[in-house]
Amino acid sequence: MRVAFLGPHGTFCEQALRTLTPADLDAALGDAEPSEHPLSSTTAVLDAVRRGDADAACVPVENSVEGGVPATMDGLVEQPPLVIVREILLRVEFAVLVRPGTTAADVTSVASHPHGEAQTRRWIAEHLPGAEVRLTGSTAAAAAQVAAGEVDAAVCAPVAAAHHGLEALATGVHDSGDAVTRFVLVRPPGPPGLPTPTGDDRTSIAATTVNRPGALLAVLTEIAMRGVDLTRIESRPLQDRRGDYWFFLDGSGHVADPAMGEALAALRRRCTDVRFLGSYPRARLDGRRGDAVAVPGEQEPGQTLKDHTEAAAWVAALRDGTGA
Ligand SMILES: O=C(O)C(=O)C[C@]1(C(=O)O)C=C[C@@H](O)C=C1
Repeated sequence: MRVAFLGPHGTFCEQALRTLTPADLDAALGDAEPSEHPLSSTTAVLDAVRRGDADAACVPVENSVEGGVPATMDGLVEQPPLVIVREILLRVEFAVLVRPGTTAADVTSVASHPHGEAQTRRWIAEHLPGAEVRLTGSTAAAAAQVAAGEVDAAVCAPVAAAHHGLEALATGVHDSGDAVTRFVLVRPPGPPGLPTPTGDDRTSIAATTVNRPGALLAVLTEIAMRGVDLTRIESRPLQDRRGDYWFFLDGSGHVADPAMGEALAALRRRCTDVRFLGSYPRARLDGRRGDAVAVPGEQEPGQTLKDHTEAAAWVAALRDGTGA
């Protein structure tokens, strides 16, 4: 199995993929030792899977400082569908890499991925004032440009130094500590099926609604009334319908859970279009949950997984004539 990722070698995306154990990869892809394919953009990575040139892809989806990655979000709702089978949280800390012998005074240009630049903007202004900032397709692409002599410095992952023969002018570079980027592993729907529910899962959905007062509120109400904890909402414009939006919704739970299944069915009825983007185990960071947990004790009565399962079993029994 071939896994495409944002390259060249030395990106945070590659590091994220490498954090997965053979057991993780086997559970997500049905292959413990896939081969890796670095490609030059997130769009190229997702296209490779859709064309069948790769079997799966690892792409960045959001950063705790800079927010969503537009190319990934736009790419996820394209057709044919892809589903997320795993999420990965990776702490992001940058190094400023240069050709050996370069000093800060020699640096007149600095390159990085837009998200890398956004997370180190203040540092660059303070330590490399006057340097021209150039944006690249990935942080490792910036390192490759430094190696090729096209730019003086790259803001990238420290591991890119070894890949591109560079040295660090500075390490531990960031404007706000504790930045985390969330990556997802995607593949076409079909065998080997969805990841098995773990009891601590996340489901991603993209939905469009008619433009009517309360339309989005109705969508959120369908989710809220089933006790599903919404963990993210973000919108992106629909490129061919100006004024309409995709709403990207992440919620706690698996589509196999009755509450999430009911919420999805309701959205299917209410929305102009709904895309199921996947149900997958919630990632952990340093062994702990990497995002906010719903405030305990605030759940409406009758909304636990047990309540939903019992109610669904009761209706099933009514339907097959064994219950009353
Ligand atoms: O360019 C890389 O190294 C990536 O993996 C992409 C990416 C991103 O899209 O946010 C990943 C982590 C960092 O936040 C900076 C860039």
